[in-house]
Amino acid sequence: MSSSGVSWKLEDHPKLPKGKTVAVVVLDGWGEANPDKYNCIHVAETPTMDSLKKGAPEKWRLVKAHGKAVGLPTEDDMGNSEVGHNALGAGRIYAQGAKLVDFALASGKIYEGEGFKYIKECFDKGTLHLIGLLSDGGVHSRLDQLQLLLKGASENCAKRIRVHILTDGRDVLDGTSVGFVETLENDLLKLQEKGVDAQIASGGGRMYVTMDRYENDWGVVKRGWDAQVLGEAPHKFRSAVEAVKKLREDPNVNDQYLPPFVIVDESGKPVGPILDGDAVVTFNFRADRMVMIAKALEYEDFDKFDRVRVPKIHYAGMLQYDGELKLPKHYLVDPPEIERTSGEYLVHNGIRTFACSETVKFGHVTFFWNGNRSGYFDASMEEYVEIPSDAGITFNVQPKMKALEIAEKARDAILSRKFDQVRVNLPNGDMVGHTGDIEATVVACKAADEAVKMILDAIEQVGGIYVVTADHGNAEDMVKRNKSGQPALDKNGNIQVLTSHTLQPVPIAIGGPGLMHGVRFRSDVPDGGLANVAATVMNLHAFIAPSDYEPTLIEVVDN
Ligand SMILES: O=C(O)[C@@H](CO)OP(=O)(O)O
Ligand SMILES: [Mn+2]
Ligand SMILES: [Mn+2]
Repeated sequence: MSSSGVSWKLEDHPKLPKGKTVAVVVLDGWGEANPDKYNCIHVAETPTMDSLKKGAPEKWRLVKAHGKAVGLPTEDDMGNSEVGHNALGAGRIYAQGAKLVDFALASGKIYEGEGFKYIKECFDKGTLHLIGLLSDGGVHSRLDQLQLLLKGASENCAKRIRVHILTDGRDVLDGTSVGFVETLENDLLKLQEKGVDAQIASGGGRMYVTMDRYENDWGVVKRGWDAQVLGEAPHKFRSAVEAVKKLREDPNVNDQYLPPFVIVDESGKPVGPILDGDAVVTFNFRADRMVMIAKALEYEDFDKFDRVRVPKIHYAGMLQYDGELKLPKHYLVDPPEIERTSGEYLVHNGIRTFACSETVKFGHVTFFWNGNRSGYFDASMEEYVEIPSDAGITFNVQPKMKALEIAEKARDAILSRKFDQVRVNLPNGDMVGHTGDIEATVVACKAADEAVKMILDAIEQVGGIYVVTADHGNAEDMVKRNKSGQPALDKNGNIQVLTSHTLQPVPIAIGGPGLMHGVRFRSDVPDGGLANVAATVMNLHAFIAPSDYEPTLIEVVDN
């Protein structure tokens, strides 16, 4: 037992040998779907992934990556990187933010918690500001949760409420922002009828305003700060519906990239800057794209951009977004307590780990993998390398992204023999898939496949083992479909491009010269999901996973 009371020592696997280098490759947004022209993985040349598939069923299979298998409320919830990497790294299924917030709202417990009491202290004299993603995507936030929170806050005596919206188009179809804003305005109108002064105060597209992640581009957060806090933006409108409709008329603008706007009153004054004495809640439950704004709202010492004016506020996150940084200090709902992750166990058992991706996915293979925890478990055993992503572009312009650079770093780490586990995330299928640019996504998938090849070649050279898998679907289906699986046409008879993730399962493949003869996928875990991968990887490092981990996907047969 260690001082934390956890017994970190893993039992040795009775059959598998120690000392093999294991490459763990996560293809972001790479699901398995029917081969048709909207399946960019099928259309792309992907000889490496195709050859791995030939190993089915013993060396290649599918695993679940959406819904309950990754701790989401329902089977209609698509997978995403946070829940996917959490499951991959933690080896167990945790009720995730979406579900925890649902519980807290349904039971009313959210209003009894410390976080809500803290913001409530401002309701008498100040304004309650709600900042977050406005859609029913369920990846970062959900409209129905915002609606319940608005109702609950007003019942708890919030007299003045301002909502700062971020339009989506990434977890939901592009163009749906208009409908979501109409719905919200309608709700706010009803609150106004009850005597609550409630309005939308500002807005902007999620990828251009506020929701950057992993410090890729602070300019994004600054644009949000200017609109939300200072009440300053290049575009001013009297209503948010008008704002979104008008700004979308520019052919270069979509929901994800809507420019920032503020709502002004008849005299041209912004209706809802954030002022001293106000309360602020960021209502997204998902962490990665809230950490930067949380820092801007909470940190006294802050030098990422000039905040100009720093209001004295009571700020709470929907959840605490970073357990290690305790950020933010106040939050409405306790986050899932993801402990004893595979990364922490393996480090305690002498496994030297290298992890790498480019900025936009760097936290996925580190922060999410380690249970929403930043930093190293043991800096002497781990090395995390971040390759700077291109900033300020949409990735259909550079669909190869940094796949090659990531693969080169992984290759060098493998060949150096300084690491037992070399883990990467290859972002292409996902990041380019989200742009809805089908041609570019095909290029992206090819680039990811080439990166996989480079890593497998290095594993070949050192006699190692590889595990290649993905965190959820995206690039394998780029069109909205009707119930029978055919492309759903809009009223003009056009297909609707799907920018979001999917409900598809993802592949997992094992192999390499170090994989002992007789190791194969078991046939008795047909419903296996991403959470079963951690025990599998522990086995490949010649350990048995803790008994509360989801079962391993592999067995060793004597032949
Ligand atoms: O970009 C993101 O924030 C999400 C989609 O909302 O994608 P991923 O889960 O793959 O990071
Ligand atoms: Mn992902
Ligand atoms: Mn994604």
